[in-house]
Amino acid sequence: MSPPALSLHEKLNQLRQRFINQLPARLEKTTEQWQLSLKSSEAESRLAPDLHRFFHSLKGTGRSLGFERIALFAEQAEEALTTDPQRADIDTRIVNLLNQLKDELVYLQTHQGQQAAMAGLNSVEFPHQPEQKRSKRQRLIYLCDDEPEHINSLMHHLRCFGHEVVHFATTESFFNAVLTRRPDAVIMDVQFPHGQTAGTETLTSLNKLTGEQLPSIVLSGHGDFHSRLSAVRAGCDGYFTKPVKPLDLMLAIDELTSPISEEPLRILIVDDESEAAEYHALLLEEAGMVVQQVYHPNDALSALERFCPDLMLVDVYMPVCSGEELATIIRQQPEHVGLPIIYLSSETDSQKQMSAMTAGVEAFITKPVIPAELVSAVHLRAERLRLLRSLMTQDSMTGLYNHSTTTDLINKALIQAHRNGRQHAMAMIDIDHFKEVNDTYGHLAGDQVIITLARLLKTRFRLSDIIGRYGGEEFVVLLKDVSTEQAVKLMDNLRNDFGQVDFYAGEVSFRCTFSVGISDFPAHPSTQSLRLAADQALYRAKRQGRNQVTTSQELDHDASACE
Ligand SMILES: Nc1nc2c(ncn2[C@@H]2O[C@H](COP(=O)(O)OP(=O)(O)OP(=O)(O)O)[C@@H](O)[C@H]2O)c(=O)[nH]1
Repeated sequence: MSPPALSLHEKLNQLRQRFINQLPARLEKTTEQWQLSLKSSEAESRLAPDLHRFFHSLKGTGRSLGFERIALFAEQAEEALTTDPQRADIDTRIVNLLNQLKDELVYLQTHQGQQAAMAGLNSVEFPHQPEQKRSKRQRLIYLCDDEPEHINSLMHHLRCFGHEVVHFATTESFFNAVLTRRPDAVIMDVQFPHGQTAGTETLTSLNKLTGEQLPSIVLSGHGDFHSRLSAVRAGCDGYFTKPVKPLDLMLAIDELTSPISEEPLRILIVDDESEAAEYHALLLEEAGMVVQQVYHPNDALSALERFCPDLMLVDVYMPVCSGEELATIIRQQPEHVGLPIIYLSSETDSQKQMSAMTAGVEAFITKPVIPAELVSAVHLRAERLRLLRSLMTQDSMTGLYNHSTTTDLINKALIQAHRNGRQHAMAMIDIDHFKEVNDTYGHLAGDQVIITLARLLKTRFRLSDIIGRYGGEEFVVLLKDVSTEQAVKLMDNLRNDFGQVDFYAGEVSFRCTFSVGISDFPAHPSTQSLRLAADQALYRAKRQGRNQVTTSQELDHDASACE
């Protein structure tokens, strides 16, 4: 059994303990360094950057972790070294401060000292953890309705889009199900099971019982004021009059249950002081972000490549190179020009802050940070980058990757697949007789077909698969770690389901089909050759009558049979 997850306070306490445990050794080393510098005749050696940096980061991390007296002594030592290192009494001042730091450590080991330090930490307000974001695209939908024809059509469409649907015929079974497994949304007939507003009354009692509002959509045979009012009073999110167009209902369900952002924000922290990095990581992780820490500036570039962050937090004072130099190196690389960088430092001098900002960083946050402010500064800037990135990489109509991004992502995926000996399949999908759809039902109806297929692709395939709109009514999917046979099965199921979706142009309904060509990696080892082979297979599917899936393996097989 895995141990229970620690709370933020417990994790912070562990971190504080580690900080205190390793401090005696660091103080000892610093004392030795200072003794050595006393023996040296050169004044500059007393300004050794290591010594200065030690007191500087001790000040910042000490304050962040709630050790105010440690931060105070470190601050005084830093000041003494910075402002007047030539003073006659500098030696005794530094030795005194080092001794005071050691005494403070001894005090912190006592019960009284620990309680005093805890009081400092408890007074800090931490941001609340946001509601858990959904990682899956599949939703659990409860359907309470008793018109058999209506139920079948709705269940079919909901399942087509990859949702799990459970139908209920009685209030008791519905109540029990909600209490044991909470759904993502409820579709409720207003008269379920009997009575003019029985359905909305059921929802009201359930919400009272659980103390939480269930996302819900009400279906009604009529749009009379009384039943609409009962739905509003029950806190329902939507109201549809029958007959409901399943696609409209699908859109409402999507809107009701979609997460704002599917992927948590990714933040890279570069800080040579591991406790400081870990403290800031804890705060951001608590707010739902994914954080990676790097303790050496020279590892930052490779971490950028591997981790692809949405924002970078950089400590200003580091050995080897400063935060400012690191930001300049990163900005010189075209692929990272837009990456938001925030400096973190104990520097309070605004003049110095301004000069550090010249490398085009977004903001300067002073340690000790106010947790809620750090989270909101990071969140705001990282989300903005996400939005800009999505405008550049996504097709505006469908939200799928556009042509160039799809090609880039497939190129990268194939490089990895080569390295790891993995097997992928590419599917090229093209809607059949689409010109005719536009000509018969109008361009808007055609757009509806394209958007629906895009949503279907998104809900039916994994987040790790690459799904793009190659242009017009043509789509591509790179299905990772599947064989041709598996890809054919998946695509055939999708093709069957799509063929049963009812589209509407005004009151006229129609259906559409698509054809698919599949090629396989590593038999076709590059994006170009995969694409060509999938295209040829698609062409054959069209020639053979459309509404079918064909593979490049069939083509190869036929070609060798002809030889
Ligand atoms: N509504 C709509 N139509 C589009 C869009 N992009 C491309 N099209 C249309 O899609 C149609 C594609 O037609 P064709 O390439 O001739 O193929 P098809 O009619 O689908 O026939 P087959 O592929 O042979 O089954 C053209 O009429 C384009 O104008 C779009 O974003 N929205």
